[in-house]
Amino acid sequence: MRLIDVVQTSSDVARDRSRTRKTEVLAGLLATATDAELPIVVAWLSGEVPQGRLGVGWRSLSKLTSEPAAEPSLEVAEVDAAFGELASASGPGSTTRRADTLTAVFGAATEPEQKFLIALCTGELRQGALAGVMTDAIATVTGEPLTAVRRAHMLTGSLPETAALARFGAAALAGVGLEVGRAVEPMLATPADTLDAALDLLGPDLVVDYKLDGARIQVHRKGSDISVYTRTLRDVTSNVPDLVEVIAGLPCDSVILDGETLMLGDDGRPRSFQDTMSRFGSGPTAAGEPERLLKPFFFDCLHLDGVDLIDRPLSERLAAIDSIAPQLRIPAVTRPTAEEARDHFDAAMADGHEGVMVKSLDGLYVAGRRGKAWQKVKPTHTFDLVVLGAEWGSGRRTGWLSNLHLGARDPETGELIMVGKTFKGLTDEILRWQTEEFPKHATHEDAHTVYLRPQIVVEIELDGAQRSSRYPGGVALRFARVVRYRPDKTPDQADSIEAIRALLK
Ligand SMILES: Nc1ncnc2c1ncn2[C@@H]1O[C@H](COP(=O)(O)OP(=O)(O)OP(=O)(O)O)[C@@H](O)[C@H]1O
Repeated sequence: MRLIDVVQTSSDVARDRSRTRKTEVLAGLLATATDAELPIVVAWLSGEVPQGRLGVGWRSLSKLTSEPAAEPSLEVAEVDAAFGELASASGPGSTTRRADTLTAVFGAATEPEQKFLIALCTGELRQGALAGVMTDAIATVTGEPLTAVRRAHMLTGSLPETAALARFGAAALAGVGLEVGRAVEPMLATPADTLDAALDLLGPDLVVDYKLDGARIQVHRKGSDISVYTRTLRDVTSNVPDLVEVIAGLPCDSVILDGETLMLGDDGRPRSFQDTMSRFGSGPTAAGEPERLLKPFFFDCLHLDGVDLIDRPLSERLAAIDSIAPQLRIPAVTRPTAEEARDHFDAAMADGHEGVMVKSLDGLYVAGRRGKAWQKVKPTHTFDLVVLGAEWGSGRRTGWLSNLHLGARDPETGELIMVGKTFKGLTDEILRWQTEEFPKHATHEDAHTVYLRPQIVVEIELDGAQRSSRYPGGVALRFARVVRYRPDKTPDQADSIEAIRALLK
């Protein structure tokens, strides 16, 4: 397969607004890929390279001065081999070797091919939004059922691997199991309007957990091998030795636990979400900073000592936690009366948490999709939206990037539709951060506004929505204010325009 065919498909998919058309276009290309090309092409079209990191940034790319080739000639396999060299080059002379490899590939690329390769190398092509369309396309082109393809994707966390398995057929897809050490897409919840509504929907065999205001963690342990992943499946093990130590002390041989982690202040109340997230980025706590220690709380167990539990009911999965770490269970009440559930909710709020999660004890662990078995109950409704741009402030905010342009996800196409603006809720610290961070994500700017690639998710509180002829989705936010940034979320996990439209009713 030629690189130009991938480039053409990538731009067709980006341009087409219909999900069906996008799927057809992708499937059309995948059908012509050989077994070896398939995972590579799936990776590229999802904005990833199979090698993981190439260590090629804007700096090295901007030094390339090669004239584009007039005619396309590059083959997919050839470019993949060059990426392999870039990823593995190390030691003396590697800088020159890397530069030579880059120059050779870019020199042979036409202008659209060069643009595509730059976007791929810098991560600009990465768009989680495409994952749904890509699983559809893999199912279409291999003739395997969509549910089997999705399950394999959830368990492998990898679209290229899923594609390769699907090509081998049903047995290969079904043969994928949990693997301790390989992160699984986390299970998600559906928002409930009220606690009573959630209890009515799931009762009486349910558990009510605190919804802790921390960050999601998935912990894997096999013997003394321990890994800790975030909500987006980033491996942060080396930054959290405090968590690793707790896991190492558990009386078991192998386990996968799902939970939440946070820092607690002296008063036992949670410190801010930003504080917790900063630990994932900033590395191990220095000794003598006990207030920056992360505490884990677990609410699910996917595997224990050789037994996979994802297809077992929650009651059994909780029993598994209790058998090895009852002291680390998230505060919970099992089969409560309505009054006990209400008391638990009030206690969660009084302790400084977000609300509660109401879960069916019969529910299986269904990852990656928002299911009915987990209902989240919070006193205020918030939405996760994507920052599409920001306007330069005036008056006291002159020189700061302030008023945010907010987008909601179109579930059909994965694209983002602008639904409103806000400059409320922005502290000086956030303004400073925005002004420093946003230009790194900019696509272009005019006199008033810096426009961004859709990469940054922000949690917004609203009073409601109203019909609007000014905004492209026909709906606009009312009294939106910023709660916080959500570095643990990717744009494909943002709320949909349907969720905003539902507020009109
Ligand atoms: N007891 C709990 N059970 C499950 N998830 C919990 C619990 N306590 C806190 N959480 C957090 O809540 C999230 C589940 O809610 P949801 O599926 O709506 O994800 P979310 O969109 O990240 O939610 P939110 O924005 O409300 O944190 C989990 O990802 C986890 O980080």
